[in-house]
Amino acid sequence: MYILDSEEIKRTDLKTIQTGIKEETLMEQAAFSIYQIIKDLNPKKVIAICGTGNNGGDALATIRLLKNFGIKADAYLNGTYEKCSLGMKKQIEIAKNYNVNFVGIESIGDYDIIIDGLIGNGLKGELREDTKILIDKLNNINCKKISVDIPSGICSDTGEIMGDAFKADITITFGYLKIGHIMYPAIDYIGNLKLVELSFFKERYTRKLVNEEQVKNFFPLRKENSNKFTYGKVCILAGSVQYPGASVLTALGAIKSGAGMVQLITPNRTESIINIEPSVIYRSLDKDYFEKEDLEIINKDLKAANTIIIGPGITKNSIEFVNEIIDNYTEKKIILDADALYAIKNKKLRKNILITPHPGEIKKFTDQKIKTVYEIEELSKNLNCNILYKNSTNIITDSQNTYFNVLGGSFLSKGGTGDLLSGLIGGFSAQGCNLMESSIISTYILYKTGRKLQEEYTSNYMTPILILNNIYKTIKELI
Ligand SMILES: NC(=O)C1=CN([C@@H]2O[C@H](COP(=O)(O)OP(=O)(O)OC[C@H]3O[C@@H](n4cnc5c(N)ncnc54)[C@H](OP(=O)(O)O)[C@@H]3O)[C@@H](O)[C@H]2O)[C@@H](O)CC1
Ligand SMILES: [K+]
Repeated sequence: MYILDSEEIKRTDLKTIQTGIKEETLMEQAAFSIYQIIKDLNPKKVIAICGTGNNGGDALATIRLLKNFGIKADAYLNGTYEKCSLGMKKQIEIAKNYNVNFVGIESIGDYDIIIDGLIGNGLKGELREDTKILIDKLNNINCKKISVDIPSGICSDTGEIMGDAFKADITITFGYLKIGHIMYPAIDYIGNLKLVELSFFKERYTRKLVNEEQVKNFFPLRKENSNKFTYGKVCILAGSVQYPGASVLTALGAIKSGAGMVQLITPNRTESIINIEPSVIYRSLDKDYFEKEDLEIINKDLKAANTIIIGPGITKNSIEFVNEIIDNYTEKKIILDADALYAIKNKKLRKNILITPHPGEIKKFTDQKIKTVYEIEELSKNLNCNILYKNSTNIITDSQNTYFNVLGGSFLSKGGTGDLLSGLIGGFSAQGCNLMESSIISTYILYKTGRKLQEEYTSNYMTPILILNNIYKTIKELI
């Protein structure tokens, strides 16, 4: 499923109109879908709060349909006729022919459903003060609230709240989801999100939502006629005296994803991995942290792998070591996680490298303010690598194509989940997936499993091991 931004939706609108489908046809389709959803709520009395743009037009056309089908429905126009868009002006004319009543501001509390048609895709900058006051007033009315397209006050491109926003129970959007629908803080304002189709001209876009269908397409299937070499080798460089557990989780993630061989090399002693999972090839360097000169000792191990994971639990002491790995193993797929990210400051990377920062880790390697999908795509372009940005909504990008994973939740907010994730990614990469595909599959499996477990165990009780022990259930649904 494609995710569009405000410019792309405007282009789609224009393209559709150029094919011969009129703007008012699209508006009528939008309104009819909203009408059907509202009718099923058995409303007594509905009001649309209409702005002067086409978002107001959708809302007003809905009111006219409700009234025409026998439901009490009025409108409030926040502005003057002269200020209205052409589409909205047409709707006002039609509404008059259907005797739609335009009420004053004093009446807006008398309804059991409010339709928010104030501002949609056309929001520009921060809300004006008078609009903020109106939205605050609407939010304080106790009734069911429905937003047309996107709650007024939310930026379609980022999901930011531009001063204040209408708090909807249901948001009905058209044709495609927009970035603002799937990002926090907007998600807290959107309520139940409903996507309805319009006669939009369909095209390809660069941003997509991660869903089961997508993951099935990328998932590496296993052949009966195969051996351990068929599924690749991951070499994991992780852990330190300070963080001995991280490396265990990464190794377990890699092995349980299906990699043919998993080697774990730690500076410290973490022999316990052998008791937990004896199939992991384990090597300790018997020291506190990795150093540059260790490369000579482990060179053969690294050469034998097709994917290297470096970072979980390594601490800042190993920056030089990480740099050497990046510079010397250019033909390997490399996943740079956790403290390995300190090494990439001012570095140009490669297309076969993935970095996996969460918001707090961005400052390990750049002073730039990174928040929006555009900034993350730009970062990916500048660094010349793949990025998995681990926020509440995950963003996975190679700068050309971007995927959003919205399955995350508070069940992930625990130390160790990231270590497990990097192991899964490395494991799928070893099996032949590219780093984008590996990130998409791994985040999907991890989050979907956690989400299902949460219902039984609660988010408090969740641990990376509990999720890991259940990922097979999600994998079974994919193969
Ligand atoms: N795209 C499509 O294919 C289709 C689109 N459709 C619909 O059209 C919608 C887009 O319509 P649009 O472009 O006319 O803009 P829209 O969202 O009504 O916003 C304009 C209003 O916002 C106001 N406003 C803006 N900034 C503000 C601020 N900072 N603070 C305060 N106010 C601010 C602005 O006021 P102004 O600044 O002009 O005074 C004006 O009143 C889209 O969301 C969907 O619902 C459907 O019909 C189906 C097909
Ligand atoms: K709206």
